[in-house]
Amino acid sequence: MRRIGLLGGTFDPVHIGHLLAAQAAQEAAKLDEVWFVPTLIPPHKPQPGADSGARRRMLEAAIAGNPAFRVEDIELRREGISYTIDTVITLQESFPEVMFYWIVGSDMVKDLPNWRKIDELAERLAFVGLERPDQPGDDSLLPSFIRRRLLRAAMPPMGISSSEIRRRLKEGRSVRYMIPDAVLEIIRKDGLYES
Ligand SMILES: Nc1ncnc2c1ncn2[C@@H]1O[C@H](COP(=O)(O)OP(=O)(O)OP(=O)(O)O)[C@@H](O)[C@H]1O
Ligand SMILES: O=C(O)c1ccc[n+]([C@@H]2O[C@H](COP(=O)([O-])O)[C@@H](O)[C@H]2O)c1
Repeated sequence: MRRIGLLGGTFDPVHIGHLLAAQAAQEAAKLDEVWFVPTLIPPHKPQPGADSGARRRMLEAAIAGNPAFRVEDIELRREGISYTIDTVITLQESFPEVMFYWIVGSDMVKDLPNWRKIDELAERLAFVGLERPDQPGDDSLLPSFIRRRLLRAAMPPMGISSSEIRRRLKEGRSVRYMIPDAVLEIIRKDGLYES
């Protein structure tokens, strides 16, 4: 069975923390591929600043050249709030021969119990939770039905986020080395995140 990791996010814009997270999860969970799944409307955070088309193009540019990475735009094509359970149900119908894993950032693992239909989601797939070696997550606080389905992947801490990048761009500061050059080119060309 093919093993595929799904990294969901707003990617507004994609940065090297996302790429390293995908790489770390791929290695730890022995994934054949990682699919990046941009949200249309994220369930638990404000609406993205850049439109769907721009976020998808930035993702495509960021992963170009890595045959194990691809963009899955299923949530951009679906109306309404991008709940993970709806995405997973549809993908499992379309790809019955695939074993899916949902990749979550270290800051997100503790929020899993609040996700929509988390019990059904945990029956359908396992999670790969990224973990900072200097701050191991306390999994004992998680309900056992999630703990049983949680694989951990070590990743060096990367103090970088899309909001920090948006802030820097607005202030006219450099984001060089925080995002791939090809992503910066799109941001400049489209005039994204300007003040
Ligand atoms: N620096 C990072 N290291 C590891 N994982 C990350 C990092 N930044 C984001 N992630 C994870 O990637 C996924 C998608 O993140 P998202 O697109 O929301 O980016 P973000 O940088 O957290 O955005 P924002 O700053 O706008 O909240 C989430 O699971 C998130 O936890
Ligand atoms: O389905 C949910 O209830 C749910 C709640 C919070 C987050 N998620 C998903 O987790 C991914 C990362 O979320 P975020 O808020 O860090 O962009 C993204 O794909 C979200 O749709 C999903």
